[in-house]
Amino acid sequence: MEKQLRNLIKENTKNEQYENNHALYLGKVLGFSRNWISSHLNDLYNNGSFIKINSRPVLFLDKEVLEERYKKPIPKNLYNSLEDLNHSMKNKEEDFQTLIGYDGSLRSVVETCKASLSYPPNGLPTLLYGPTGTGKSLIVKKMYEYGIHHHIFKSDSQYVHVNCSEYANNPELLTAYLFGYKKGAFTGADHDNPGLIQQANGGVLFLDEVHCLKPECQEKLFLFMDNGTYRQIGDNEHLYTSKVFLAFATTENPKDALLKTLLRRIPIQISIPSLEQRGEKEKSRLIVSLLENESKQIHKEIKITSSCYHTLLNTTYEGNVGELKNILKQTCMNALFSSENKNCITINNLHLPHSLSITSGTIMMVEHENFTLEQLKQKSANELGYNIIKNIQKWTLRLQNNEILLDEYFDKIYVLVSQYINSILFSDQKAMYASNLGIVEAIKSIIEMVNQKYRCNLKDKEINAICMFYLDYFSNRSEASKVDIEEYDVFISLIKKQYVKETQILSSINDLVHLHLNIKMNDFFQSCLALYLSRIWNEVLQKQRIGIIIAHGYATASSIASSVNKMLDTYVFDALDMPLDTTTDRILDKLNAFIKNCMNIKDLVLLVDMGSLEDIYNDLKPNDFNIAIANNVSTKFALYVGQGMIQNQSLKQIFDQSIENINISYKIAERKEKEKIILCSCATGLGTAEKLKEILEDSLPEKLSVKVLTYDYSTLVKNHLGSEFFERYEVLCIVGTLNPNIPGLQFVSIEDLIVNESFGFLTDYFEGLLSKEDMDQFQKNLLKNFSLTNIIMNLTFLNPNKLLEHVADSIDVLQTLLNTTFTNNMCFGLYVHICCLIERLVSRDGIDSYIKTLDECSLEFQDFYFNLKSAFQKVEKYYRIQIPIEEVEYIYIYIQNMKETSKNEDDE
Ligand SMILES: Nc1ncnc2c1ncn2[C@@H]1O[C@H](COP(=O)(O)OP(=O)(O)OP(=O)(O)O)[C@@H](O)[C@H]1O
Repeated sequence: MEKQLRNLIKENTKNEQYENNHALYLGKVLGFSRNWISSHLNDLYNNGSFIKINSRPVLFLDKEVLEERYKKPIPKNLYNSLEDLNHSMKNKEEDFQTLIGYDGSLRSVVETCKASLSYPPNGLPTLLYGPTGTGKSLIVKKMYEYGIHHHIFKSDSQYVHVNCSEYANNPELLTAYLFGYKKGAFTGADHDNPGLIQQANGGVLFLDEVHCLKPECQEKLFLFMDNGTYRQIGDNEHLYTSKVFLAFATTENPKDALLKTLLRRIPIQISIPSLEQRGEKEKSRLIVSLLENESKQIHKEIKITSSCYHTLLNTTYEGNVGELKNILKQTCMNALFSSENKNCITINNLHLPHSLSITSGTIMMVEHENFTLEQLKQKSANELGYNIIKNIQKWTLRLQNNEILLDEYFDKIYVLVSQYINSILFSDQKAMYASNLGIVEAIKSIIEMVNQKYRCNLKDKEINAICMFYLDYFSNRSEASKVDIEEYDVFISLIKKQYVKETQILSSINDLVHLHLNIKMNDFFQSCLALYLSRIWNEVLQKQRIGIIIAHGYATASSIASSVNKMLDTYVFDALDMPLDTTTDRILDKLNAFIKNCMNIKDLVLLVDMGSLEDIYNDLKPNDFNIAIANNVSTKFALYVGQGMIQNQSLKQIFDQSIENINISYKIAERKEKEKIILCSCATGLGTAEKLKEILEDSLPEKLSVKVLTYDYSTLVKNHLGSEFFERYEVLCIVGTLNPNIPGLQFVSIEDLIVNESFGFLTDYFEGLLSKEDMDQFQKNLLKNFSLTNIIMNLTFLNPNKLLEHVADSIDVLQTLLNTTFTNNMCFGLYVHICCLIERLVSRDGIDSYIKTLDECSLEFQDFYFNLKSAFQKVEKYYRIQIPIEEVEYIYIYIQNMKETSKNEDDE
């Protein structure tokens, strides 16, 4: 019962039989009780489905139907009368609707104007710029009317239009008129004048030709724009306030014509397109609409010859709409003057002003015909769109009567649709694009996205077509956008059945466009477009080959696919990743869903990694295409397959070649053990190092596979281990006379070996490798070979006994001077070190960069230095050497360290 009630209300609302929608009548028609009807009507009103008109009797209207009719939401659910509803819906609508192009090239202009007006608290200052006669003043007037109807301005507020060019020679006067003045403020000011800014309080102040406003006046104006206050001329005491919506217009480029400071304060700057930029359709609509106005003025019907119409259409009007309007007025006047018909005038080329040249094209090509304005309207509004609507109905009827076959039916409609699309593509695309750039970009990116997702291979032309289709639909210009869909349900369902993929893809585009731009194309439009695209796609998709990589792991398949696509610079493979916990059934579902979304598949190439996946193809749903499946996918294999796919090789060829190319080879690179060595490197030169090497070799047990090698000390200091030599060996430690300080490498000084008999770490190292006997023998060898005299004898070329005697004496003196006693260990260490040092200095080998001065050193060290120098006076003299500061410092630090160590040992 409720459904019947709803349907009846809907039907009556559609047919504008509002007066039937009251409880008594509805009850009678449906045979239900009036009370039941009343209560249900009120329920449906309360839940927002119906609009209630509180007239007598109370009426109920279907909200959805009304919104469809007015093409906008109905703001309230309750109205006092039908007039009230009509008034509230119409007035607001009509403000801008009288602007020709309000739903086309001026659409975004109108939207911006509305938004700028509504911006709280007083709207935003708005500048319109564009060539003369493009309708700037008209638009501002419409803004004011819109403001009144939408209660942005009070109903008694004023629209004040000031043409600044009229005051170009008297800027002071304009300033005075704008801001007002006091009596006597200047010659001629014989009364107080509140000024135009005050007059426009609560309404609109429109400064036309604002580029004629002198800079002083612009400055005064922006002070008012900043604070809302100003002073009248001749009154420095009071500050006046006024709340006005400021509109500006100029034919100049605003950047050149206005002060930057003023321009900065006008946030909304709107460019108004010239008549030529608006395209032919809009020009034609303007001609018709302006002629309609003339017809009302002269109270006569107006007809126009086809040739005259085409001349008007093909003329370029420098003065834009304004000029066209004047020309039409003049033409009508001429026709009226020469017409004898009481009720109708027919305008022809002879009535045109002389300034208009009749183009040869219009004379030759167009058949002579008189159009009524109504005919012209249909012609200009959307000739082809109109054709589609009429013809689809005609062809559908013929199809239903079996007069034509389905293929023929689609062919016929395709021709109409493609003509229509070509007309929108090639006619006024520029103007439509220019004024709807944001929407165009958004629609394009949505199409691109869907294009990629479904691999439709849409080319620019197709993308443009869809885009323009939307714009045409969205701008409401097309007759096709106004059709009653239900009348076309046969056509729509036939297309849906025949062109499943196209409809599906267009639905995806439609959903996204609706989501992001709130434009929803109706099913009729979508079906026309689906038919159009089906023909183009057939060409593009003839050889569609789909490659899919399926592999276990979270991103294995995707990463192979993306590497291969990148390498081939073409989108060849899609990927289905299969986390380890995914079942084969799940993957199969995914694969089937994917395939369903692809169009016109010829070959499906599946590369899988292993196992049960290989059998997948048995369960693939649509099997009207070839399937090739290969296992053990790898990047290299996928690359070969992808290459073959691009080169359009046959499936067999692709796989034969890829398998041949993929032949697996292997190589085992075994890890090489580095040979272990002990490195001898002496600051005293390679000779010393060689001697040291011999002593060490003599000490090491034969069984051990540790080599002793020598290395140049200065190279070691300079390059550390950075040479090929060290790539071959693992250095266990460096043994020498002076620490080369190689990070991470153990250094064992000779004195350490003698004094501490410290081959500790070496013996530790060899522990597991040697038997106990061998180990004992090794220790003994060390003791024997690393005795002081043996070492000194082996290390220096100087007479060891003499050298030792000299050094021992000097160290004794040093102890006395320092008033201290060195332990035996310290003494041995010093003997070895200083003997080697002396040899180094004598042979001028080793460290050669002595640069320190004594002033840089601590007083304590300076003290030590003098003591050491005095203790070694004899030695220096005997061997004719000078012990440099750095060497003294080394000895100093050595002694300090040794003292520290022995102190710690004592403490322990
Ligand atoms: N889109 C339009 N629809 C209907 N009439 C229009 C339209 N644009 C302009 N006109 C008409 O054209 C004439 C010129 O328009 P208008 O004076 O508003 O242009 P303008 O840009 O302000 O010119 P100017 O810069 O020379 O002042 C007016 O009579 C106006 O009604």
